[in-house]
Amino acid sequence: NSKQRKSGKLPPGPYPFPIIGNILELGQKPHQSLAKLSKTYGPLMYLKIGYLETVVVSSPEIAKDILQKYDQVFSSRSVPSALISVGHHKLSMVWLPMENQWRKLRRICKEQMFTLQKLDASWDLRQEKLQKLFEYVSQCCVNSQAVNIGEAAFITSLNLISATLFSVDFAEFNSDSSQEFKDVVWGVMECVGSPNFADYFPLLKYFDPQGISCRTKFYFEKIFAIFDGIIDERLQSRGTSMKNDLLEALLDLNQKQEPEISRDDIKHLMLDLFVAGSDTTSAIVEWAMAELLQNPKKILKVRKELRDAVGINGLIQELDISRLPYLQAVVKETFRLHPAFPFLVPHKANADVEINGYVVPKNAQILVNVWASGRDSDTWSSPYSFMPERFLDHKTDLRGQDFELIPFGAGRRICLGLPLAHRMVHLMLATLICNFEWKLEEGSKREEVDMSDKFGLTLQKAIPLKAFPVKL
Ligand code: HEM
Repeated sequence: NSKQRKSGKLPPGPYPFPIIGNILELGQKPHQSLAKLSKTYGPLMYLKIGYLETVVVSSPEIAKDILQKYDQVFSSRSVPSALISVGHHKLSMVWLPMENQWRKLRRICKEQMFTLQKLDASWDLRQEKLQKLFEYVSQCCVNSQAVNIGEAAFITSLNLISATLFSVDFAEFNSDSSQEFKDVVWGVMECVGSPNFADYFPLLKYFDPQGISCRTKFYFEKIFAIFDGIIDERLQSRGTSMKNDLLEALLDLNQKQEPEISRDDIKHLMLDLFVAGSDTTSAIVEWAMAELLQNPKKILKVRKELRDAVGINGLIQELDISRLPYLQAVVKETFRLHPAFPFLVPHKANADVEINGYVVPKNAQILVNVWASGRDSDTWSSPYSFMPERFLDHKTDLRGQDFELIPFGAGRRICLGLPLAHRMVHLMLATLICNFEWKLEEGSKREEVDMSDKFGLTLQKAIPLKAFPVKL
């Protein structure tokens, strides 16, 4: 069904219905439906979702063209209308086009938070949060209580990020008072992740038929009120004590005679970091544990490696990660099968570009289906099996160099939080595995762990994983 345009032939794709285009083809799990369609139409596919021109990429070779060879053209974003309605696209590093403001925010954030030195310097803040996770799981052992792994990992992720950002804990295990912040972050994620008709039919954005823009406004106001409170408090206490966190560094830049960053920039940046960093990290931890609970030999292998490296009851340090090849392989294998963002964060074409003999049209949204390439039998042997061993021999890297495995994206828009995420995922898994054995609920067989997923802003387990820890 390739159509001809003035600038060339569009990539092949299913025939679009008038007005609705191919919207019906997407279903509840677009990553899976589009992976299936790409078997028919190829790794570069064109669809119309309502009026939104969409190009789906499902092979490492074409992903490399999009994210590396032509990344200048494809590094803008297709912004959800809910975020436009609250003006987030004008200030947010995640959604700004690749222009000066985006460069500035990315540079500041990288320099102030994600360099090796900065991350090493803030390690003690994170260590404390891992200790809390350890204590919570130990308490569940004593009470013979099941742990909701995704929930525990989400609380820990929120706290790891809030510690690095503001030296504050936002969420507590077993506490209702911390529910509000969690709910607000979930609320924002739900608004951004829900399919919104206003994105596909431009006229509808004036009517907000699903109320998504209205809910987004509500959650943005709530979260910004929380951030305002934290910023005001910090401004007051700055004279007497200095903190070693991102907020302190950003306020230094804000208080200069010619401020490098505004208070609004700071609030939108904080929001981006929470939304981009919390749910993604906890989802991977939950998927990894779900895979390992079905593979007792593999979880034993991880535990042995950990205990050989850090000793019984030793708390793992960030520097230990490089000495844990099997744990690293488990994390890579989890990213291959369960990428947190199955389409990355949608990119957008700034101009017509010819790829593989087809034209990718200007303004099309680009979905790089990393979920599909992770399960492609042309690239991976036994693609549906969880086999961390495959990563022990060849050194596939997660950092955007090896296009068959790019859960963090690649090129200029690669995940800015990758160095922190990498540490967080390994450390949380190590904390859960090193000192605890895990049992499923009475009567559940390990091969019956439900592995179905739920599409949203991130790819979550449809049924949360609950398991009983036993202290070793
Ligand atoms: C397992 C955890 C994570 C995964 C899988 C992940 C994945 C991604 C992906 C796929 C992108 C989009 C790349 C693209 O557009 O091609 C992204 C962007 C981003 N991520 Fe992450 N991320 C994770 C954790 C984090 C953390 C912990 C932070 C910070 C606290 C973070 C901050 C960001 C930011 C700021 C961007 C936007 C970059 C830009 O548009 O310039 N991420 N992430």
